[in-house]
Amino acid sequence: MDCMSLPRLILTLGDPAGIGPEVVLKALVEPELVQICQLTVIGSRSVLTQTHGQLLAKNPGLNLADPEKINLLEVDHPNLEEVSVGRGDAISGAISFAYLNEAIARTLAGEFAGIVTAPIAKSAWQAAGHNYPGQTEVLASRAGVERFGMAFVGRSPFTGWTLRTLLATTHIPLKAVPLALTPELMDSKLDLLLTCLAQDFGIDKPSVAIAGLNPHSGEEGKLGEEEQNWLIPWLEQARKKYPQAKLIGPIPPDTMWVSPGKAWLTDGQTTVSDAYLALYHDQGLIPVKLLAFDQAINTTIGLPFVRTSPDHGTAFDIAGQGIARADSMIAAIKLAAELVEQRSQPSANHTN
Ligand SMILES: NC(=O)c1ccc[n+]([C@@H]2O[C@H](COP(=O)([O-])OP(=O)(O)OC[C@H]3O[C@@H](n4cnc5c(N)ncnc54)[C@H](O)[C@@H]3O)[C@@H](O)[C@H]2O)c1
Ligand SMILES: N[C@H](C(=O)O)[C@H](O)COP(=O)(O)O
Repeated sequence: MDCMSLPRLILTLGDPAGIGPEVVLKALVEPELVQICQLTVIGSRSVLTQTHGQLLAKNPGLNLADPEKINLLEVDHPNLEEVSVGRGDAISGAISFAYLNEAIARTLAGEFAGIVTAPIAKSAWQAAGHNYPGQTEVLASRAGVERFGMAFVGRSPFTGWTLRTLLATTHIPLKAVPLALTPELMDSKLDLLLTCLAQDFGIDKPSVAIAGLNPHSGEEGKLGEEEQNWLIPWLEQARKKYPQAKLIGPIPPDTMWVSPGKAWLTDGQTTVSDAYLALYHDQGLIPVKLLAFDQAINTTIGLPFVRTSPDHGTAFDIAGQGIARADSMIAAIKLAAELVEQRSQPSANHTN
């Protein structure tokens, strides 16, 4: 394929005090990337140069991209020199917010088909006065969409099986979860998930496993009432509304992850679903990160453009040491390129 027709992606550096610049420098030496996308980094060359020097001083021989040769859109910031590696604060938060902001503006203007984001720290954003719970919510707000979802996708390096998990609720306190969960919200998330499975993965007739909220899915109302009060009735309606999908649930939230765990780790016989709908952040992300921390990709669904991100955070505890793994960042770039390609083609049936 002519390289000018490859998907155009923009890659943010994330929080300059975290491992974002390091995983970007490590990812950019992955030879396959130039064959699948046209990548532009957005951030500060001085951050990349400083990270490059610091990492090589500690780890001579580390394979890193040359900061001077990286295709970069410079975002200037007056406080760049005050960034302290390993400490996220108002300065690093303001800078990472500026990177994302510019990436979104250029993508909405049509310069790029997708955004890949390195991690930011929500607390640093708050310190800088940007009161968003995460990048997902900024992307949705700037794109003007009310219906969006946080989905995690990972392909097992052991079996090749793909785990897809959508979170019904995301960055809210645990005590707010039961109040936020409603049949309307579930309708919206399921609809988004089915659209994503068809559009992005070519799965038109998916099976979807849906978790319960309470231990043992409420044990017939003895351990919680949400399942009986609305989740089971909603599922019955959803089965009529989406006859093309096999909707399984509500599944007790602990055992829901046994089959995906087996499918991830061994090729043995197990019945799995095309996607898993978890009701809250850690119900979905504990199994995802336990199984797939270095492989999983966070993707925002429902946006008018592709967005992916590694599944890890800023890891301030290891920033500047040279030990951060770039596998999830590489996977995020590859998935973004695949999704851009997939969305430009007619849907095809897909076998997981
Ligand atoms: N997409 C994102 O922007 C994103 C995602 C998750 C967390 N965060 C943010 O990151 C900050 C830190 O979050 P956290 O500590 O819960 O999670 P984290 O993922 O940053 O770190 C968890 C643990 O995993 C290790 N780790 C993380 N990434 C690694 C990598 N690539 N290679 C090797 N080890 C790695 C860290 O050293 C740490 O021990 C928080 O502010 C959180 O909100 C951002
Ligand atoms: N909830 C995600 C996770 O735990 O990996 C992550 O924090 C998402 O962050 P963004 O919305 O900033 O991508």
